[in-house]
Amino acid sequence: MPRAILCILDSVGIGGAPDANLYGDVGSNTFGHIAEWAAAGKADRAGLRAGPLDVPNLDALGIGAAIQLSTGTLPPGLSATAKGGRFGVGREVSRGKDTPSGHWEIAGVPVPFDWGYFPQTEPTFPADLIAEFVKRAKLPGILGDKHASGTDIIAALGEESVRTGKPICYTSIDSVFQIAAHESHFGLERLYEICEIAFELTAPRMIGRVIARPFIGDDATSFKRTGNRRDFAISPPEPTLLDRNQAAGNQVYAIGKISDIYAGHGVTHKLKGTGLPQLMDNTLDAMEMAADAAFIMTNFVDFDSEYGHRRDVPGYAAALEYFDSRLPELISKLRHDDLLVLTADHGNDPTWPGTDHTREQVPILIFSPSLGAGEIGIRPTLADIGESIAYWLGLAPGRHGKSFL
Ligand SMILES: O=P(O)(O)O[C@H]1O[C@H](CO)[C@@H](O)[C@H]1O
Ligand SMILES: [Mn+2]
Ligand SMILES: [Mn+2]
Repeated sequence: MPRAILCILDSVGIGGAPDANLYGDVGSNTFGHIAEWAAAGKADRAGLRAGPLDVPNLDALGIGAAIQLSTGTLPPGLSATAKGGRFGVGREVSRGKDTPSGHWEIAGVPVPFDWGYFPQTEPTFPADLIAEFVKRAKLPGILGDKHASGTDIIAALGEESVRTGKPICYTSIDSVFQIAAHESHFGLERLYEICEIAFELTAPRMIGRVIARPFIGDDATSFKRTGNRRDFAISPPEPTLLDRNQAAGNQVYAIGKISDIYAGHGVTHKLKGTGLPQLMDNTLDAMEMAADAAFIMTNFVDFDSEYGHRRDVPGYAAALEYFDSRLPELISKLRHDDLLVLTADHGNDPTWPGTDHTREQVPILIFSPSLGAGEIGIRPTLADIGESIAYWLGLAPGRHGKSFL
């Protein structure tokens, strides 16, 4: 009986979205630009990495071919053909270039509505929302109240937050309300508690997520975010592939942020995990445990949170190389009729201005010991990924997308 393993390389876009002009992202290309910068010696960092991007396993699965299909240009050092698997390009129809939009669409449910966003003003949050939040959460007030990068704002306001007991609330161009507070001074459970309250207040405004951003450290120079981030997300508007596989009586393993992104719906087994090594280890463990017809889905968040938003090209390159180095283990664990799919939820080009996501197409790399090589073209919706996995697992077709298998 077949199983399916879906790895979301969070933010690993490959350029070429036809609607990128609506987002100011024409020409962005996360993977392609990292490969270009690395080939030009601009992604070197002492003690971390140097030289051209070294990703032979992703290359064999067709990452170069997918980028060429997406943008018309083959980045330096990559191959124009896939050696092992099927490759293609995914184009998002949902209008948000955020994590839930990408993930829900990948799991067969494009987002039919517009998310709520906070304006690029200071303060950014409506006064009535903050007044209600402060009252219900019994807070002395809040800090921040603007668009910001999460690491910068902790450095700027973390000490004041510790001193006053006021959490740092901020947002980005995504539909998010983020709350940073010190894990021991403010307290982790207390942070989760106020996030629940914030979620109740922001969900009716169609804000996709409230995110708890706990940090530790003694002062501005040493503050560091921890792995205890938690996302409180709106539920998908229809049953996703996760729900459909669960309803068929099959296992659904959610690894990393996956359970949070689907608000826990359709998950039978949850494995958290911090950092690429642990997320990969948990994926391999799930493959050991998973029964026939299981669906295993992992979100590799670090590409996005540690390197994309931080505009850290060497860091992003090293992370891709690390992921690539673990791919042979993943592939060697595949049973004859297991399906492996690698894709992404949006872009986050570390060479691009700003610190936000970029509107890009995403790679679709497919491998199974029982499938030959080939091309699946440019798919008009990411829902084709979910429909293909549904087909592979023997589920009835869903309402969106078409299987490429
Ligand atoms: O700068 P940090 O806190 O990492 O925030 C980033 O993380 C959020 C969720 O992915 C995005 O909306 C982006 O703003
Ligand atoms: Mn994402
Ligand atoms: Mn992000």
